[in-house]
Amino acid sequence: MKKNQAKLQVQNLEVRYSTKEHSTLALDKVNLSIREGEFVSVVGPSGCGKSTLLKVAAGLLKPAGGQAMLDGKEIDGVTGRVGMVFQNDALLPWKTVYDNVRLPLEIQGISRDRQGEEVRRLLRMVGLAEFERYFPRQLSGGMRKRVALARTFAYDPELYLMDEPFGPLDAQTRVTIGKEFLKMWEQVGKSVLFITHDIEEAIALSDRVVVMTSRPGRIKAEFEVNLERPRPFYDIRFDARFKELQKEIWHCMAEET
Ligand SMILES: Nc1ncnc2c1ncn2[C@@H]1O[C@H](COP(=O)(O)OP(=O)(O)OP(=O)(O)O)[C@@H](O)[C@H]1O
Repeated sequence: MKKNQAKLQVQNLEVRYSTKEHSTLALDKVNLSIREGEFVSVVGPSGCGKSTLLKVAAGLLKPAGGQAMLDGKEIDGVTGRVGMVFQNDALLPWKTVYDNVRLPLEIQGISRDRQGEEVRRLLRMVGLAEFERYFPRQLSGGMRKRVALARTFAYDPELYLMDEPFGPLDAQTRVTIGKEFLKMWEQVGKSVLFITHDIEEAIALSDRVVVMTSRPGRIKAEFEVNLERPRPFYDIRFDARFKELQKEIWHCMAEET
C-alpha cells in the first residue's frame, strides 16, 4: 500500500436496487475514505443505506456508479482480507466454542499448536476461557456474541466491516461487549467501518463518526472524535467533549428523521 493511501475509499458511489416494477436509489454520490488503522462509524436514519455501503465494501454488491477501492484497487467480489460481523452472526451450532474460534485459523493454515495458543488468548480476551468446551446453545446471547467477536479477531482481517454487531443485546451486555471489543481493537489497530444506531457507541469507539442523510443516502457530515486512546468505553461518556459531540451529532441526525 502506498503511503497516505486510504485503506478503503469510496468515490461518488451510487447503488440501485432494481426489480421489475421498482428501482430504488439507495446511495447517491457517497464519498468516504478510511485510513489505515482508523475506526469510522456510520450513523443515519433507518433505510438510509448504511448496510448497502457496507455490502459494497465487502464486495457483495456492485455499484451502479462511482467506485469502491481497497488499498487503491477496485473491490471486485469478496476477499479474505475483509472480515464481516453482522447483527445475527451465527456460530456453527455443532462445534464447540473452541472450534468455532479455531476455524479461521485452520483455514489460514496455521499450525495446530499455534491455533490452540491463539484460540485460548482470544477466549481469555473475551472472558470465556472456561467455556471452550461448551456448545453455542449452552451460552447466553451475549456470550455467543463474544465468541463471534473472538472468531472475527481470529480472522485478523485488514479491514473490519461491522453491521450493528451488538444490535440484539440488552444495554448492559452491549456495554460489556463494547468494552471488550474496544480493548481488543486498540491492540490490533486495524481499519474499521462500523454501523450503528447508537450515537454514544459510535463516539466511544471511533476516530470519526459519519452521518448519512435519509434515502437516498449521502454523507451529510463527518465528526472527528478527538478523545485520547486508549479510552474507557463507558466512562468516556462523562467527558464534556463527548457530551458536546453527542449533542452535535444528535442535532445533525434529528434533521433527517
Ligand atoms: N435487496 C433489496 N432490494 C430492494 N431494496 C433494497 C434491498 N436492500 C435494501 N433495499 C432498500 O435500500 C435502502 C437502503 O437499505 P439499507 O439496508 O442499506 O439501509 P440501512 O440504513 O442499513 O437501514 P437500517 O438502519 O434500517 O438497517 C432501503 O430503502 C431499502 O428498502
